[in-house]
Amino acid sequence: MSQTLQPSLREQQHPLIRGLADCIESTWERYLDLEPYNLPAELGYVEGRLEGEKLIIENRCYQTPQFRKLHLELAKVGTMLDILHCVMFPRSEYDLPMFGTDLVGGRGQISAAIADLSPLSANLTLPDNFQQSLKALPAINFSQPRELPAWGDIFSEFCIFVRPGDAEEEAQFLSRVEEFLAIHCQSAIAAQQVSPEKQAELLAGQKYYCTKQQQNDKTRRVLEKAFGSDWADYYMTTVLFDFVD
Ligand SMILES: C=CC1=C(C)C(=O)N/C1=C\C1=NC(=C\c2[nH]c(/C=C3\NC(=O)C(CC)=C3C)c(C)c2CCC(=O)O)/C(CCC(=O)O)=C1C
Repeated sequence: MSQTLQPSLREQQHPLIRGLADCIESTWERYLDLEPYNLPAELGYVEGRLEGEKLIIENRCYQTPQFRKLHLELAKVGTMLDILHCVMFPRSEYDLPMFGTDLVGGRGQISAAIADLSPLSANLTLPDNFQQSLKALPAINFSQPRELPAWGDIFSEFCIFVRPGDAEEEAQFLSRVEEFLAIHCQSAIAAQQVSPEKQAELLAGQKYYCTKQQQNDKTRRVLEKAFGSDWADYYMTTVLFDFVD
């Protein structure tokens, strides 16, 4: 694991964002055989300006025998916006869901904390082994659950989407994501290859998932303001939510 974020950006991030980035990276290192994934060189560290404030984006990308792309992104706009974005794209030979998480905060308060293992099957149901493991996790009663947008039909019934109310809820969110990641990585390293027909279904599922995520106008708007709509479209369709047709 050679790539490291500039320590400065990570240290300036909200503690939950820093904690989740560390958790994701340590879980990947513990379970997966990481190889670098070559993003275009200039995308490792991107700077823009958003309403007079500097926008910094730092990307880390890997691949493994089970995942075509593991993408962890930290972004920061002055003191206004702290973002963590992470998506794990399975290789379509394996019947694995999409892991995705997004943390958005500003001025010390996380306003959106979401994490999910999202189904890629045609009927949008998770593989049985995932359903069994996820059902065994105790429910958490967050004080401020949030309503998913219309494009959010891609998320599973186990999706957590909240505004954490305090440090305790931030810790509960973090530990639940850690459980999602452990279930996912353990299942991935034990996964068997699927039939060509199933592979085609899972590819179509990734296309559906990515096409829906590209409809997130909250993400698009931040990127458009800082980099213009052409670059925002390029970034959302080739870096954040690319799929092979
Ligand atoms: C796995 C799920 C998932 C993944 C992987 C993902 O990328 N987004 C995901 C979900 C998701 N994000 C949401 C919101 C926001 N996203 C951003 C911005 C960025 N998020 C980024 O990743 C980047 C690139 C670095 C930027 C720039 C902002 C500002 C908000 C508003 C914050 C707020 O409402 O308090 C919402 C609510 C959408 C709604 O209510 O309409 C959902 C559901």
